[in-house]
Amino acid sequence: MALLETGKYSQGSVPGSVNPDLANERQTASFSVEKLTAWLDGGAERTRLRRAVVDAIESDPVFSRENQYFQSQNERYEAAVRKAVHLQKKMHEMGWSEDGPEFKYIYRAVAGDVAFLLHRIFMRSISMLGSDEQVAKWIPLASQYQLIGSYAQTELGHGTYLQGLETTAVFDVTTQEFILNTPKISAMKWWPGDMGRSATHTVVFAQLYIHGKCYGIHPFIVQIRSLQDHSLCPGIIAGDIGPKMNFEHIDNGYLMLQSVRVPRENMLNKFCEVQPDGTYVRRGSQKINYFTMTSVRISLISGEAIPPLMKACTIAIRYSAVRRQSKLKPGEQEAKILDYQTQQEKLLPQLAAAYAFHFIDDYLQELFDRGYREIQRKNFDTLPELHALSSGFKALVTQYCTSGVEICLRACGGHGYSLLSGLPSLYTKIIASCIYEGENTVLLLQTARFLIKCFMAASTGQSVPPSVTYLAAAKPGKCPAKNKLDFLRPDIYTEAYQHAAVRLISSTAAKLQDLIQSGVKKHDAWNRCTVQLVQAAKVSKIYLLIWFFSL
Ligand SMILES: CCCCCCC/C=C/C(=O)SCCNC(=O)CCNC(=O)[C@H](O)C(C)(C)COP(=O)(O)OP(=O)(O)OC[C@H]1O[C@@H](n2cnc3c(N)ncnc32)[C@H](O)[C@@H]1OP(=O)(O)O
Ligand SMILES: Cc1cc2nc3c(=O)[nH]c(=O)nc-3n(C[C@H](O)[C@H](O)[C@H](O)COP(=O)(O)OP(=O)(O)OC[C@H]3O[C@@H](n4cnc5c(N)ncnc54)[C@H](O)[C@@H]3O)c2cc1C
Repeated sequence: MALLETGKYSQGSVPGSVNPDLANERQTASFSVEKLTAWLDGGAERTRLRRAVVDAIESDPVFSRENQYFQSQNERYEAAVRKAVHLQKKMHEMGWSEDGPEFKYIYRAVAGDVAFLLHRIFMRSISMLGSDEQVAKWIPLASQYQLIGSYAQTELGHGTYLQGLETTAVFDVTTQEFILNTPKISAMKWWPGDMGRSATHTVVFAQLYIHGKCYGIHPFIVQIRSLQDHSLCPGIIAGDIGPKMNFEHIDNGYLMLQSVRVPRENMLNKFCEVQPDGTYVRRGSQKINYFTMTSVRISLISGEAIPPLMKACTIAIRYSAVRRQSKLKPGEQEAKILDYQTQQEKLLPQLAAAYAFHFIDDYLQELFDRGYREIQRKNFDTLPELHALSSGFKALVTQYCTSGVEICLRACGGHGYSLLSGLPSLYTKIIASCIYEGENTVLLLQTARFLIKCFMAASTGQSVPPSVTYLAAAKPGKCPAKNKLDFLRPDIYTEAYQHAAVRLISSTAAKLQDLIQSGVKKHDAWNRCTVQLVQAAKVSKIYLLIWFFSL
């Protein structure tokens, strides 16, 4: 299969020769491949940069993936550590930067192979939730890999319901410290990446207690391993959670804390602070401590969801151009499976989706950056909309891309099921993105919660955030299409999807109201509408996707 990907093999020919079927498909393209490539990259210069980065990485023997499918979990992890260390050296040699345009290409080229993925989220938590002093202290150490970070939020007993997290952090006013504890087995941190063997520090999310009063979930920097000999610090129990469906190269781990003391300065305090006398001060939204998740939900769309769909489409469509099977026309040679209508119906919608997601990604990142700048100015007005958009699109894109990779795998028959096709590992990796950083159903319900609120506001003439103004403008009336060909017109199909979104949201809001007015308790009414709410959230994001793509 790997040979097939390069187009150097066709059935019946000698492996390594140029594949005539693939060459033929390429020659008959109705558009300029170079022009489309430059357009997708954002210009010819970006194409040149991307190709230079990918060539530099793929020609480097340290990043070779040749034996990866024959390695044990331990060998995968150790190889990933070597690659992560080598990448730092290479970035320095090549003058590459994590803030430069090249990093997106570096990340996509190595993300599936290098260790310390969560180290970046550890740094992001500090950059977003830490004070200037905390950023000045911790970020240089982390940037130089003088410490390895992790992000410890999920517990054995709670992943979704953050208010239910049980790890505690009690402020000791006499020693100016927080005492962190894992009060019971269900409070054990479970899943954090890089925790099993690598991390020396972690951001622990714990319930803050001051003078016996609980102030909710807050982030604390905790050292868990020695910087001298990497042994576990006193009061720390940590290890690897064992085999998983993928991510063998990442040491997802567990963590228990037994009366671990950290200085008062270790609570990330850009927006929330405990003063020396125990006074609690909050500057901004109660949910700002969830902001790292909002940020990661946006970035994982382009880093973890879209690239696997792009790769799966490339493998499956190339394979379909060279795989001949069965006779389409009696008396002729076996047909390319790409010529079967059913094969096109499977693969071409996935390719179209990859294009659509590629373009919405920049829009989402721009929205996030704009909202983050406002939050840095202590204006939290955009936070609810950012949460709803990041939740909805993370769920929609990861869910669709996961389904799309699975369709591409199945479209390649038995060879698609071989690890050596590259498709199974794309699938087993991307499916995790439907779970981590917020399981998709839960996130879609968060989006739905925002949509219902905005719909009710719009219905009473109140202003609504920019991404939902269509709720105030459109009235669910007659669909604009006169015949099925109309649906090929961007203005018509965009209006049709807006129509669908408004109808679903308004009918769900009406069902909710009817249930409550009939005497059903609010939480029961909500639960009895959640299937419809999830649908409404999905369609609202599909509408925005189509609206943006048709611009
Ligand atoms: C670069 C990628 C590399 C890939 C590696 C993958 C690494 C993976 C890491 C992880 O998985 S880290 C752990 C991720 N965990 C989660 O995402 C947890 C999911 N759960 C939640 O986010 C929340 O618990 C919830 C589901 C949103 C529910 O919140 P809660 O239990 O507090 O109840 P609600 O009443 O629903 O919400 C209250 C209120 O708060 C608002 N809100 C919730 N989350 C946010 C947020 N992130 N930002 C802003 N606001 C938020 C919510 O809208 C409600 O507001 P109101 O409607 O009451 O105004
Ligand atoms: C590969 C991978 C890497 C991860 N890395 C990290 C990490 O680095 N750090 C970290 O802290 N965590 C990490 N996680 C944990 C991840 O964030 C959690 O698994 C996720 O938040 C889901 O929580 P849970 O597993 O407890 O599932 P639960 O919350 O128990 O959910 C199970 C099911 O119940 C449903 N459900 C739950 N609540 C509701 C509700 N209110 N309404 C409707 N349905 C509901 C969900 O939809 C889901 O189908 C990782 C997970 C994976 C798979």
